[in-house]
Amino acid sequence: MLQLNAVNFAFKERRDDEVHTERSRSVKAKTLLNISLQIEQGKHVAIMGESGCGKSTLLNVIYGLLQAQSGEITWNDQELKGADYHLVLGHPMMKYIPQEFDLMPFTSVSENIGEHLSIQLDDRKERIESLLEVVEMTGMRHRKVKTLSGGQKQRVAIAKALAQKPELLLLDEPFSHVDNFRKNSLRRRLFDFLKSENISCLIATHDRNDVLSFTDQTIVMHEGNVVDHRPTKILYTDPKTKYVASLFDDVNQIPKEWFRTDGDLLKYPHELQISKSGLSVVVRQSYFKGDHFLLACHFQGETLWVKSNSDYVIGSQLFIELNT
Ligand SMILES: Nc1ncnc2c1ncn2[C@@H]1O[C@H](COP(=O)(O)OP(=O)(O)OP(=O)(O)O)[C@@H](O)[C@H]1O
Repeated sequence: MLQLNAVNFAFKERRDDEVHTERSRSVKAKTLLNISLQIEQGKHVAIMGESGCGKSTLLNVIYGLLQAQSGEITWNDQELKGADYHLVLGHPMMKYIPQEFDLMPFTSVSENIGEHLSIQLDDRKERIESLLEVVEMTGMRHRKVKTLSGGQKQRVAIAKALAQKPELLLLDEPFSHVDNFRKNSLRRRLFDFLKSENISCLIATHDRNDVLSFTDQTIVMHEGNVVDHRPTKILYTDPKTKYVASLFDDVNQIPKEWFRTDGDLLKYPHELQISKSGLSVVVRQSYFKGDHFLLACHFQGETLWVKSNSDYVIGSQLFIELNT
């Protein structure tokens, strides 16, 4: 089990390429604020949050690339000391695939995957082959890494990280370079593989498709804080704030008076429907989404996002009710 107790981290220096306001300065002064969390063996946990909220920094601190200023990180009750205590960064039971992955450009895909596997290992070849299958690169095993595309390199980096059977895998936007054509099957193969090997996984992502189908829990970060940490299905279906809901989809903030409900509501577009009665709205825009249309509707100066099976011309008047 991975455990963080009141971990704090602040960058000592600001990045030169950033424009700094008073607010961003004060946030920067404490990039990770009192982070406490637990991840059990074999669980897959997403870290979500707006850009700059501290997702990558948290992964870097857990992996030991950055030294927390205070707090404690343990793995199965053993303390994981940070960057200040290691000559070689990282921990043997953990692998990290950062956004900029680190591969040997002039050697083959197979050699990269097996880089840290002993030549004497009995099942070395089989292990490399099975990982080539996980990342769908069996046909490219002999290709030099420098000749690969960004997405292909990302897949090699994933296979390389898995080669030594880590107990914990840290992933930072792992499919950002992978094309949609392959992304879904790669996700399925990777997370199935991790479950079958009981490997815990912490994945920083902006993509709800990584989160909804493949993670047991989701951590939401905002300005260096963990603001929510619940089972993914519960967090998605019952978001506590607009910020959390917005990480998954467009969201409607509905005052209790509109549908005479007990309290104000947060509803995704599919939780509203076109009806014969209800709120009288005017269609301002219709966006084709493949299997449905997303309507931007106007009601009392607010925009309501509604999922619709049919397209409507701009200016159409409709009635909207809750899809219960
Ligand atoms: N090396 C650094 N030096 C100084 N500040 C940094 C450094 N790296 C990141 N930061 C700042 O720390 C904050 C958190 O950055 P981090 O990369 O963890 O965010 P993130 O949530 O992973 O963002 P994204 O989703 O865009 O990858 C940001 O304000 C960022 O500008």
